[in-house]
Amino acid sequence: MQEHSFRILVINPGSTSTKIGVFHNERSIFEKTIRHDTEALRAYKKIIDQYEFRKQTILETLDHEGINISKLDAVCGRGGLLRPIEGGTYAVNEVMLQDLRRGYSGQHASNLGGILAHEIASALNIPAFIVDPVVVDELDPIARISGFSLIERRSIFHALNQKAVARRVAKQMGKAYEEVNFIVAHMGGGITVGAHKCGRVIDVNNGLDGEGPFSPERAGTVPAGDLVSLCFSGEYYREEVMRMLVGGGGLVGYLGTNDAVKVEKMIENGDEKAKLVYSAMAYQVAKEIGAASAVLAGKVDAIILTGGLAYGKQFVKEIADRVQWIADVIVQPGENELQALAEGALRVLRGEEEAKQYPRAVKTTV
Ligand SMILES: Nc1ncnc2c1ncn2[C@@H]1O[C@H](COP(=O)(O)OP(=O)(O)OP(=O)(O)O)[C@@H](O)[C@H]1O
Ligand SMILES: CCCC(=O)O
Repeated sequence: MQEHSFRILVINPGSTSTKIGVFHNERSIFEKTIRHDTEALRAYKKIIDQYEFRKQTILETLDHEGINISKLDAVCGRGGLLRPIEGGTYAVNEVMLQDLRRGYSGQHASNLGGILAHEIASALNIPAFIVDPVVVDELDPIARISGFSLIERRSIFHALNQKAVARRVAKQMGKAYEEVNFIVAHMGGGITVGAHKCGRVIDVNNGLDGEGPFSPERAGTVPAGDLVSLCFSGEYYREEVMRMLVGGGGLVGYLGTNDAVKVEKMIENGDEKAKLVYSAMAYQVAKEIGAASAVLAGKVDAIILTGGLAYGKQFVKEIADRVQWIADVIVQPGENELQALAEGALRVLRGEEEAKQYPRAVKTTV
């Protein structure tokens, strides 16, 4: 019997670009990164106000490429800063749209993903989904305790890529994602290290503005007392401190660039400070992986390194040298988020999974 085939439009909005793809089942038949002029985006006060502009740009691009959208079976967008939810594929519904519009857990370009998917899909009378948004929260209760009773640890991470890569590696090992324990380090503009236990990310650093290794542009964990003193020194506004931690932290703060390729060039040219800082970033990732191995009680089937920084051979070597005693290190550079969105939608269209209904919130209060 011939297998039913599905055509899916996937949308991944970033701060300065919108990545789109059209998939025929698992096969990508068209992918494009639409770059948005910073001036054009600046005209909108809030990220959410950009949705009509981005929608028109997507539709014009598809039209220009000769892609007939009436043949689509579903539209799937990257989900945003919603309420904390468990991983999976979610049908876009009214409550989700409201939360995305008001930015329930903050403003992030991915908030546009579900809205754009809904806008395009509803005009075609087909379903709209989001998959594994950054707020996927499967933390064990013990991982929520920060040590300061007024602040709870939160799960904000590269859930889409981490889970997709973990599923892929599990498959290569002949196992289901739900049968293995992995440590996945996504190393991009932000860095998140997740402890994946039998299909659930039971501990992970909040890589957006919380904690963990420093990254190309984020500070990660900083000494708490010194940070409090700096905040109350009278020298900085709140926004300035936030900008120094997120966007202006990490490599940007020390070396003035978020581009690891440039940093590697600086090191090649004998820059000792660049060498120390770049090695420190690898050191902090390795330390976080070590912590995740303790979370998994040493039962680790593999350590997976992914994201743009995983292309850096020396960087990867420095991490691997410190952690390969724990488990095999598997390097999967870059990210495959469009493919992951398509696969998430396919699992539902094929009836392998049921679309989850939002909010299926997790209990977070201690
Ligand atoms: N060949 C390479 N060697 C070393 N570093 C690289 C290479 N290619 C890209 N990078 C670095 O990877 C980082 C960006 O990674 P990536 O593209 O995954 O981030 P992003 O998508 O912008 O952010 P995020 O992954 O946090 O969502 C940059 O510092 C970039 O310089
Ligand atoms: C950590 C959440 C994803 C991002 O880097 O924006």
